[in-house]
Formats: sequence, structure tokens, C-alpha cells
Amino acid sequence: MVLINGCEQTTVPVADRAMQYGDGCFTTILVELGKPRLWPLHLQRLQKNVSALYITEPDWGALARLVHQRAASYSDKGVVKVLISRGVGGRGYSAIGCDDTQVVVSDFSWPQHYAQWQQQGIELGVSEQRLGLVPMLAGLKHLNRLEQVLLKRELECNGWQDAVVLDVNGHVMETTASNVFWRNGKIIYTPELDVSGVHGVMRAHVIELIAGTEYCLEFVKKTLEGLLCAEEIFITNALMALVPVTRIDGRDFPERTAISVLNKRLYSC
Ligand SMILES: C=C(O[C@@H]1C=C(C(=O)O)C=C[C@H]1N)C(=O)O
Ligand SMILES: Cc1ncc(COP(=O)(O)O)c(C=O)c1O
Repeated sequence: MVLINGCEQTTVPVADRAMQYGDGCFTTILVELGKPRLWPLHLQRLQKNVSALYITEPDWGALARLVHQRAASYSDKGVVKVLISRGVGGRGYSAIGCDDTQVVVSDFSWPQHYAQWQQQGIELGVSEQRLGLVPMLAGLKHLNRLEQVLLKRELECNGWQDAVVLDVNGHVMETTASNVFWRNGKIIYTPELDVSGVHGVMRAHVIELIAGTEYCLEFVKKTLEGLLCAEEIFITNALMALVPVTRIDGRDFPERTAISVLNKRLYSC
């Protein structure tokens, strides 16, 4: 079902700025047993993104009620997606006078292959395409996702499950639709994401979870070689949670020490 500003509807005006310029942001939420998982973090990120893009705030209370209502229709697992557009208005790029924020809530079934990925782990390719440096937008989950569309095509052409993506300076950033963590000894590393990448909700949650363990976390800028020296690697997003990486570029990563600790904490929340 697709709800636009709370009403069942499937079309948006051609002049909507999300369509014209990708002028908006979104989040994709896992539903478990009728509840939106990590809703406070999803809401926080939407609020931060709306504020960073100077979009007029929608009615957050009404949005929360809608998300919980849609989630309640899933007795097992499901997905609810929230997309916020600046709406119709302005002239050209200028958004002056454009304050008719549009909120689109849709829901989907959960991608079943993630259950197998969580259990067995996945092998990653290494993308030849590089992410640009976009400090104005770094971390935001905005609607301009053409880099990811092209990266996904590269995956599909190569038959990869997912791939490590580097920026133009050769630093490891993320994968096509997830954040990346790796461990050496008691230190867990994750890319800094100050010039590129998405600040994932699951990344934020994993960062919180690490704080209560024997591991410490470092935000880093590392090349592929740095990543490949890891003892353990895992990737995260809101729908698949934590997925172990078994192999990259001919190197095996059989250890699952930190991911086991973090999964225990994740599933006890
Ligand atoms: C692209 C979307 O959402 C992202 C992708 C996934 C996924 O493919 O599993 C999960 C959460 C988001 N990071 C989307 O259109 O929902
Ligand atoms: C490029 C990219 N990085 C990271 C993520 C992970 O974000 P989240 O944990 O909020 O799902 C996503 C999900 O859309 C993504 O598309």
C-alpha cells in the first residue's frame, strides 16, 4: 500500500521536487512482529535530514502513527519505507515558497534471502566505480541515489551478492546498500563517512551496541588493503541487520567473534 500524506494514492505530480531534483530524503524500516524496529533512530535521521535540507517539517506525530499502523499489519517480518519530498513549488532549483512537504509511506515484504545471508554470510566483490566526495550531502539518506543505481548494475553484471565501494581517494566507504565494519583484535573499525556515504540507522545502532562490549570502536579512512587485513568483517543495514562477510578478493574471513557478541545484544533489545 502507498499512502501520500496519509491518503491511499499512487501518483505524485510531475512538478514534485523529488521527481525534478531528488529533493528529499527517505528511510527504510524493518518491521518485526508488527513493530517498526529502531523507530527512534529512523525518526531521528529523518528529522536530521529534513533539517539539513531545509525542508519544512512534516507532522512527525502523524508520521509516527502511520508508520506504526502500517507495521501492525505485518504479523512476522515486513518493510515500511518513508519518503519525504519538499513537494511542488519554487522556480528551477530555488525552493523559495515551497513548504508543502509530502510524506509517502509504503510497505513491502521482507527480502527473504537476508535470512540466508545472516546465517551463511556473503562474499563481496570490489567495485571498480568510485564514490564522489560530496561533503555537503555526506551521511544524508537523500533521494539522489544514482551512484547506488550504477553500483547495483555493476553487481548484477558481475553476479556479485554485494561489493565493497571505495571513494575517489581509494578509501573504503560502504557497500552498495550497507555500511561496513571490520575487526582486528579488540578494535572494531568503520569508515568515517565525513565526505561520502550514508549514516545508516543500523550503523548508528551497532555503534551504540559496541559501547557496552569489550571492543572499542575507531572511525577511520582506510584503503582496501587495510580492510583486507581484518580478522573479521561484517556489513549492516536496517533490513538485514548484521551480515558476516566470508570472502573478498580471494581472501577468506572465517571469524565471527564480534558479530556474535553484537548479535546477542541486538536480539536481546
Ligand atoms: C534502497 C532502499 O533501501 C535501502 C536498501 C536496503 C536493502 O536493499 O536491503 C535496505 C535499507 C536501505 N538501506 C529502498 O528503496 O528501500
Ligand atoms: C548507500 C547506503 N549505505 C548504507 C545504508 C545503510 O543504511 P540503513 O542502516 O539506514 O539501512 C544504505 C541503505 O539504504 C545505503 O543505501
